[in-house]
Formats: sequence, structure tokens, C-alpha cells
Amino acid sequence: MDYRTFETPEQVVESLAQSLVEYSQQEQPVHISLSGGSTPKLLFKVLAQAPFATSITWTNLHFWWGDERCVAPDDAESNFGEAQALLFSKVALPTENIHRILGEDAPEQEVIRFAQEMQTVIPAHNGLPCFDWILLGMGSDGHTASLFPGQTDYNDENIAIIAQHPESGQYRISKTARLLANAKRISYLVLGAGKAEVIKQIHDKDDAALAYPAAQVKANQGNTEWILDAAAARLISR
Ligand SMILES: O=C1O[C@H](COP(=O)(O)O)[C@@H](O)[C@H](O)[C@H]1O
Repeated sequence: MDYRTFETPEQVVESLAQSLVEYSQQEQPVHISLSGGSTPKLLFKVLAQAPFATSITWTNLHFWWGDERCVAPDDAESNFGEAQALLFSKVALPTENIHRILGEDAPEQEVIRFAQEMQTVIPAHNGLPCFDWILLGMGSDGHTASLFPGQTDYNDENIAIIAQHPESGQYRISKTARLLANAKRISYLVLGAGKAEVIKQIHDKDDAALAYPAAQVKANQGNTEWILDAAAARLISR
């Protein structure tokens, strides 16, 4: 796995934004999966401003999510709601390119509908939808998307599941590990000193990392990279 470290969070997100410029110059639809939680907010803000708001050919990009909380889109917890407020409402992205998980619908129905939409829209490889780029975050407990330590079935045959946050009990819908691993590229975006210890355990292949879905989910045939700011990387040798 590659570790790429930048001094500041702003430099991290500018590097991701530059990747989006390059993806958007491909003459075909590019399927990108966004992470939720608080970390991507800075990325959304940077993308909504010059130069990226206009240098990205938004019509070529399709946005999906790794997971969604089972809440309404205008709820402060909604991963889609955050991206909509900070980014999509400010750039020329066609609404049909936004493939949100319907957090307001019954999870038992939505998990099926979301899986069907991915199967219909995204070109397959190895019999599974193959995302061009999956951006993932990591919780301080080592979870990624809504795949939590102690509850993740890495061999689940499904491509989407209903998950439950281990502490709050909040229901969520998540891509499965098998689907994530089928991507062409996976980038973990991790910022801040609060996650430095977990990053060190993953980097050093410490036994503790065996329990972390973020350490286990890697692109089977593509690239997996960790993109960190100096604070998140402070315990690993560079
Ligand atoms: O619960 C979630 O958290 C992780 C990490 O979130 P963060 O707030 O620490 O950035 C995120 O990857 C996931 O999508 C989200 O639902």
C-alpha cells in the first residue's frame, strides 16, 4: 500500500481535487464513490471554489457514496446532504449524475434499490460493479464506510448491506467489502492527529490492525493508497 503525506489538510485535498480534474477529462462517464463523515468537508469546499469549480468537467463525473446514514437528506447527519450543501449546489453537476443512497426510505427496500442501481449503471468487472475511484474515510475505531470492527463479513456475497453503528445504534446502508475491493483505485483520506495511532498500527501491520476494516479493505487488482496530512502521519516513519 502507498502512503502519501502532505504537510497540511489543504495540500491533501488539492491533490485529490487535481485527480478529479484528470478523471473529468476522460471522454467517458467516471464513477466515483465519496466517503461520509466530517473529513471530506474540506475537499467539498475546495472543489466548490476556483479553480476547481470550473476546471472540472462535471458532466463526466458520477458521484456515489460508500455509505449513508438512514436519515432524511436534509438531516445534519446525511452524507449526501453535506455534499449537496457544500459542493453540488455550487457547481454545474447534472442532478442525474448524483446517485445518492435514499437514507429516508426503509433500509430493507433501499439496500435492494441501491444495489440494483449500481448493477444497472456501473460497468462490471469480475461480475461486480467496478468503481473508477473510491474515496474512503476511517473512523478512530478503524471502521470504513459503515463496515465496523467485529461486524464485517469480508466474504458477503451482497454488494450493499444494512449496518448498525455499534454505539449509537443508527442504521446505515453501506457498500460491502467485496464491492469496495473490486474498485480500480481506493484512496483513504485521513486527516488529524486523532487518528495517528490507528494509522501507525495499520502502517506497521500491528496485530491490532487485523480487526480494522480500513486495514483489510484494499483494491484486489487496483491501487490502494493512504493520503494523509502531517498530523495523521506523525507516528509513521516517512
Ligand atoms: O461514520 C462515518 O465515519 C467515517 C469516518 O468519518 P470521519 O467523521 O471521522 O471523517 C466515514 O468514512 C464514513 O463514511 C462515515 O459514515
